Amino acid sequence: MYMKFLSRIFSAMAGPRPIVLSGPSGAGKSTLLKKLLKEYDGVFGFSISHTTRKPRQGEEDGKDYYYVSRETMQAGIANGEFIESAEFSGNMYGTSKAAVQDVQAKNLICILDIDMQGVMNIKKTDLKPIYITILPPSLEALEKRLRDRKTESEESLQKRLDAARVDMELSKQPDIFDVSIVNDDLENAYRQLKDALIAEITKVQNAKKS
Ligand SMILES: Nc1ncnc2c1ncn2[C@@H]1O[C@H](COP(=O)(O)OP(=O)(O)OP(=O)(O)O)[C@@H](O)[C@H]1O
Ligand SMILES: Nc1nc2c(ncn2[C@@H]2O[C@H](COP(=O)(O)O)[C@@H](O)[C@H]2O)c(=O)[nH]1
Repeated sequence: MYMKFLSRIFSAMAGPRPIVLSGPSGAGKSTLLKKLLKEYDGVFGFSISHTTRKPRQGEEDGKDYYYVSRETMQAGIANGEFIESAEFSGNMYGTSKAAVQDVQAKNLICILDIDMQGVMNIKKTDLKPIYITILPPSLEALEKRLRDRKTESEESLQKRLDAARVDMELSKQPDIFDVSIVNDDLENAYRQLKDALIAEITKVQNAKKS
């Protein structure tokens, strides 16, 4: 009883658990994330990654990503500034220690939107997040979403689809993700995402009240 009480106190002091959101490019991670950040203002904080890819129309430096050169990114990695990094579809991506600390310092739930290589690398750290994968209903639906998004060259699109095939196979392993959500109907997928996060959301909301 007393131990249970102590463990509750320690887990509250440790702050909310971070969330890793992964899944094939085009599955709908950003779409779901935007809904979550909008509905739960002041509860979640997005871990802003670094990337060497060029900004898409409407994306902002310091909001969607920190857009950097390959040289800057490599120097940062060599300097130990990143908790994980990966090469994806011809570009580098990485989560800096500062990106996660910025969110955690505000006692918010830190959300990392990262690829499968990132997931495997985060598993070697002491971050201990909840791992969630967002999957498309099929590869065909994924390809249509990526084509309709009109953000990728044919080369980048094919690389993303190749990575998606591997990710979708790996995601079937029972020990990688805590929660697996098929984003077919958006509202249904969003409901499942909220259900998976409700314990952490409540923790932050209660901490704000006290
Ligand atoms: N349930 C859905 N049904 C139909 N289209 C969807 C659904 N969810 C998202 N989309 C659309 O699919 C496209 C890809 O979604 P989104 O950009 O959120 O994917 P992502 O997983 O974040 O991709 P990336 O990893 O490349 O950033 C977008 O144009 C989005 O509007
Ligand atoms: N390992 C990491 N993967 C990341 C990071 N930031 C984003 N990503 C993943 O890259 C792909 C492509 O993203 P896009 O914005 O170019 O479409 C996607 O799967 C993201 O989840 C990161 O810091 N580390």
